[in-house]
Amino acid sequence: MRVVMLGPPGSGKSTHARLLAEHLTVIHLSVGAALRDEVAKQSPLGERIEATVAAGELVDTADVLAILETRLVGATGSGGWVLDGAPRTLTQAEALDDWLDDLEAPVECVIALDVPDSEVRSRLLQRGRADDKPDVIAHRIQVWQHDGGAVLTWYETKRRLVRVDGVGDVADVARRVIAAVERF
Ligand SMILES: Nc1ncnc2c1ncn2[C@@H]1O[C@H](COP(=O)(O)OP(=O)(O)O)[C@@H](O)[C@H]1O
Repeated sequence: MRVVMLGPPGSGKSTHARLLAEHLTVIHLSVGAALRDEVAKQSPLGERIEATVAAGELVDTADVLAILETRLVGATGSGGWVLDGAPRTLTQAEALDDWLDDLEAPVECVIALDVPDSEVRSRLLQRGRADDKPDVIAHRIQVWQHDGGAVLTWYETKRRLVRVDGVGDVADVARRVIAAVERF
């Protein structure tokens, strides 16, 4: 099974991608975590993207695809994946789909977690990651509002999108996500 988890920052994408991957016994791939690992390692890519990630700006699509390449190919060969953090723009969605079509491993299902802005803002402030500062949070939400809609429409048109209410206990939302994937 190959699933993409979408939603605004703070909607619980990584948490629910991890839980869904455990349920499906497939690999969880988090683009944000992979980018932060590169920054922590101070790799050439990490050094290049550090300021971008800290400011809540989008990293170049080429860098995102480069970071995903070996991971996605490996996970596809081992039975599937749940991906969170990408695609974030229509350009990324088109590039990712082209690339997965070449691997004959297209995205099968896309979960969009619906969480209102006021709720994601307060969750991120509580989480307190390095990029969870009020101005950076506001910017990340704006970036999602600007680019996220086109990604949702892209998958809606392809009839792969399922919307899930992301408000509530983690266990309740996880059950909704699993039910949505199983119904799909
Ligand atoms: N697909 C992507 N394209 C470009 N930049 C990305 C992508 N995924 C993550 N990033 C970078 O990593 C940061 C953190 O992403 P993530 O861990 O998914 O958290 P959140 O969804 O809360 O913003 C983003 O603000 C951005 O700088």
